[in-house]
Amino acid sequence: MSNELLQIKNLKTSFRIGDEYYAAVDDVTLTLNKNEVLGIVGESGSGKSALAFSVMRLHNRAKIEGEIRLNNQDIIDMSKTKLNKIRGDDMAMIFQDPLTALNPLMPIGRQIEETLFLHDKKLGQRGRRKRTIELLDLVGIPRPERVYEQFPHELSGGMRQRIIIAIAIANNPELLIADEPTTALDVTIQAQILDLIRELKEKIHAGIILITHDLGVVAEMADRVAVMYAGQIVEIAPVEKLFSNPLHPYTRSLLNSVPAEGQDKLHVIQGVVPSLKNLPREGCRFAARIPWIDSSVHEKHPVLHEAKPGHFVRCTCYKHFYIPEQDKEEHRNGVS
Ligand SMILES: Nc1ncnc2c1ncn2[C@@H]1O[C@H](COP(=O)(O)OP(=O)(O)OP(=O)(O)O)[C@@H](O)[C@H]1O
Repeated sequence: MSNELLQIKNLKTSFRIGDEYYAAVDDVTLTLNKNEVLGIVGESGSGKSALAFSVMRLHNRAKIEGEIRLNNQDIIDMSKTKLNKIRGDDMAMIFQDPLTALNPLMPIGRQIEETLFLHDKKLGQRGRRKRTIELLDLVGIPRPERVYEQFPHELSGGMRQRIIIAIAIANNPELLIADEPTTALDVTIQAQILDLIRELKEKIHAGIILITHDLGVVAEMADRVAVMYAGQIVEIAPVEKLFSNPLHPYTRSLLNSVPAEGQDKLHVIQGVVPSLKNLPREGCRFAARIPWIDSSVHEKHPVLHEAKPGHFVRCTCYKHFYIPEQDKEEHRNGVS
């Protein structure tokens, strides 16, 4: 039996700006295995959330092309009714901001019970309450009976995020997508929530996509990592390979404290991901940010190559990447 839970092939998600569609996710192909944590990293605007929302089919007006299959079921052409059933049942998402994701006027217990009811009509009221208390307990809520009666505003940010996680895992989804699950929280609470997600992986055996800016989080949590730049995956590899031997210039700039082989100075690459309308669509999308690299070393139509077993990188420019002497000098002088 295949271990693959999610298959994404040549995914293109485009948004309409004026009269034209612009792809925020452009030709993304990846798989997620059962019980695997795939980290997705990249700067703001690289398309991470657009990718996650495509998998959940949460975009209102985007054009989605390509293939997304969850347990071999086609998500892109799925009817709304079927989608509503598998969202929550088979796949669920933990959002960035726990306050906006909860109903401020409904007690916590009822919010969890509603999710249970939507997906299992046979479970009676008593069963739902019992399961809700179990879930609150599972996500580390102290005195769950009390919290069951409380409203979101009565809880701290960390506790609210635990409630969101309880709702997401209520029906034992096989796929859990966590989109910057700790961004809105302070550092100590962040660590607790990440510990919780890690524990849950063992307990519920879900495949998890973890979207984050934070490479430290990925290093700790992920089995594999996909690095996104300008709507595309530029590198994907098992976590230890990505950190010990990053290939793509963008990955190396993200990790910027990791010098390339044979180089002993650190480097910070300047600039930002261009806006959606202004994304480069031809050739290597990262070329403009490494202008000192000879343009002839970029592929005309870069694709992901398997550089080492299980380690894929887009565009062969990584073979020619180096850090200019002048930048090393600047770094030495404390200018970045
Ligand atoms: N509904 C939309 N309509 C138009 N453009 C959009 C829409 N949603 C996202 N975009 C654009 O698509 C690009 C990718 O956005 P996305 O939110 O996926 O990036 P991200 O990597 O998740 O960033 P962040 O880390 O800030 O959440 C950005 O340029 C963004 O402005």
